[in-house]
Amino acid sequence: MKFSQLLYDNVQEIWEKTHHHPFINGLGAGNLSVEYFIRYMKQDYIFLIDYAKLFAFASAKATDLETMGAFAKLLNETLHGEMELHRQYAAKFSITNEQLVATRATPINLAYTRYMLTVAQNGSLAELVSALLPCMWSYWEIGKMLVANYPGSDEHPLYGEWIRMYSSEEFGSLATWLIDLLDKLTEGKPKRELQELEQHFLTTSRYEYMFWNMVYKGDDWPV
Ligand SMILES: Cc1ncc(CN)c(N)n1
Repeated sequence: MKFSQLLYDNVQEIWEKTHHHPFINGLGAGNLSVEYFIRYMKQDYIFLIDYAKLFAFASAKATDLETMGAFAKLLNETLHGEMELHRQYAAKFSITNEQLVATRATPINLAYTRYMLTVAQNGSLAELVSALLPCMWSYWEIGKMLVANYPGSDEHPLYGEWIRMYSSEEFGSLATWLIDLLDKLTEGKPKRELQELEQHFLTTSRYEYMFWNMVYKGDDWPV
């Protein structure tokens, strides 16, 4: 069995629960409160700043030019593709770029990004990829699930663009590239090392769920 399949099996329950979360269902049904979506978009924008840095770390840790370039491309895609989507949404709600970057991270957002940045700074490339893979892979699964289970959701006047981005072939091919890379990086690795990678993948899958739940509930600093 491929290592990525084992990772996928380990988190099935968490990802399934995510697919049934009211925030995700609201996106698919098109009846998600705009207030909740704005909250998500602002938190996600600052999340993506740190997420982009992970690709810079990965590029520096890569041992061949092709992998180095692929991570540099992902960094560029995040800054100018994914974050541009957020900037366009923000403009619709009259939120400026300055206001977007000035968003204060909630405890869960901060904990999630600090976790990944710590792994990025101190761990191997395989550790880094296993920590960040749920970000890409779980979003692609959500995008595909929404298109399959909510026909026409990708045409919704507000949420359609979000759904089109994350269900797209382009996004899927980036996720697939990362999955394949992790399978290559883990070939022949000892069990003890693989267990650490499993733990990273599980932890960030949990954080992904917590992020959706946080923006739905409006969890923030208590004081
Ligand atoms: C929290 C989160 N995780 C993942 C993604 C997809 N890059 C995202 N935009 N935001």
